[in-house]
Amino acid sequence: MADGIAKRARPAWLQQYELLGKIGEGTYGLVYLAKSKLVSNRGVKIAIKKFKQSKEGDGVSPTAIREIMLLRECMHENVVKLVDVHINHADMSLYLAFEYAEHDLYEIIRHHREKLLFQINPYTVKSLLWQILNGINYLHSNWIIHRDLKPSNILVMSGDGDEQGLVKIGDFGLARIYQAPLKPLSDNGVVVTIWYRAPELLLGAKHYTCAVDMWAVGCIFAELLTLKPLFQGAEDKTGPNPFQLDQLDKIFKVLGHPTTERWPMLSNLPHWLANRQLIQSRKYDNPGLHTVVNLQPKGLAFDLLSRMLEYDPVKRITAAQALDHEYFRSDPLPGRNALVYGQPGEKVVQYPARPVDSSTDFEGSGSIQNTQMVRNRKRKQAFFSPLQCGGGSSFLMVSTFRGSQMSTSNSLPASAASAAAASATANAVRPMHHQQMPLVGMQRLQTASMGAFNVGAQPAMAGLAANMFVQRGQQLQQVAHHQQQQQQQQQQQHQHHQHQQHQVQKLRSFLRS
Ligand SMILES: Nc1ncnc2c1ncn2[C@@H]1O[C@H](COP(=O)(O)OP(=O)(O)OP(=O)(O)O)[C@@H](O)[C@H]1O
Repeated sequence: MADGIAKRARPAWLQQYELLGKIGEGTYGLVYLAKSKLVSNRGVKIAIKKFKQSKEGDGVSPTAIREIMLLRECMHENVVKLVDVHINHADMSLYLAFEYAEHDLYEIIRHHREKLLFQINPYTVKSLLWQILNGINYLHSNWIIHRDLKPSNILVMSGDGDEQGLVKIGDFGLARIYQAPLKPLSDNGVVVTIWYRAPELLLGAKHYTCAVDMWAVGCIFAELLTLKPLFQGAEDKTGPNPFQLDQLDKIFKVLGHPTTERWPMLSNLPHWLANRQLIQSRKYDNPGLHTVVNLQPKGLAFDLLSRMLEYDPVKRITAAQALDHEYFRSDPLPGRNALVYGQPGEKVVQYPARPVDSSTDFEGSGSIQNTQMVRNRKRKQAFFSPLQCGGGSSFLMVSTFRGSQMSTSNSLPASAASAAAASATANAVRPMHHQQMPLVGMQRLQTASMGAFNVGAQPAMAGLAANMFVQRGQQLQQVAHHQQQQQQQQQQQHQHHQHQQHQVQKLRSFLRS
């Protein structure tokens, strides 16, 4: 593999890494395993994600750059660290280097289901869940909705070191890098993971909220308990954004039909309105969630799970509330090493290392038919919207530029939106800070091992950012131009509004007189 890569024209920055092979393929591109050759980090493994060009072939948009700058600020022990970013100017392809995790929940669950043939022990389930929630709570507190939570995005560290058994949420925030904000689902015709998708989205809700992540966490929790996906609907792939009736059917079969008493906003959801009779005509022999997941209906685990799988997103438990749930205060207490309970005589499960395909070169040519490829069906999250997290409102920068189009979120006051759009660097748009999350029964981990990497990455990023903005200067000028036009339009609208108000006033005084 290394030789194969060396023969081809490799970007200069890649020289600092020894490429070991391809480890997977997702919607956005290929993932490679590499080792650092730098003296300071020699041998440290990283995962390099090479992003494909967007469909429009316009490479990396200013929005993507802004988003990446923001992701770079994310620092939390349960969120995978973005250690390096590179743009290949020749084709404007994007490379993101992340800390490497040997396992992910997809593989861990599969290993139990197909090889070990026994359940994941309750301590590990609880510790994994706690850490997932801890990472999600951090993201939500920083106005980031993951939107694509699924077992393959929940990474788990291996090794004998300090980070063994630690959960790292991967792929956060990436869903929107190559997506045009505010583009409705129906427009972009992408294939989306549906097994973990919240019912409000399946029923046509136009906005993502943090609650969609909590639904996905509930599905993952159930899968950790039973070793199989909870709601395994068959995806309808006909046309853009088809109504996923089978997925809903799988949910309703277990949880029963939703009602407007339990979920008042249900009657506003377009697919519910259009298909209510069809949906309600299906009668189920409702087994109840506890039967499906094999939990005591009065137990703490079941209580937490059912709160995550609450139909009404407004009532669904938040990450912060879930972390505070009694389940995490009961035995076995969750720990930072989710894989090793540390009880004397306890058998430690050895999970297999990630398969690495060394026959595929960095351009992705060559053939690979490993498990990763087979399982990585192309999936993509779709649109972008204002955020509402944990009961609080938010103000996320949501402007984008794609070709000659720029849209801004209507969740922002117009002035704030255009100001955000104008700022190409936009580093300070979202507050990004290392938040102290509630500690429930477990020790908080210090972000340690990637420290050296990060220090190295900072100047590189600064240089990169400067370079990228020069490269994309022309587009940014267009953004500014477009923004100016928008401001003019807003001004005109404002004047028109004032004029109308004036006319109304005049009419009122006329009527009074
Ligand atoms: N930092 C990482 N360390 C180790 N493996 C990783 C890392 N990031 C991603 N992977 C693995 O690479 C594979 C592809 O990941 P990727 O995120 O691109 O796709 P996906 O999540 O499976 O699908 P999609 O991107 O379509 O949602 C997955 O098996 C994932 O677990």
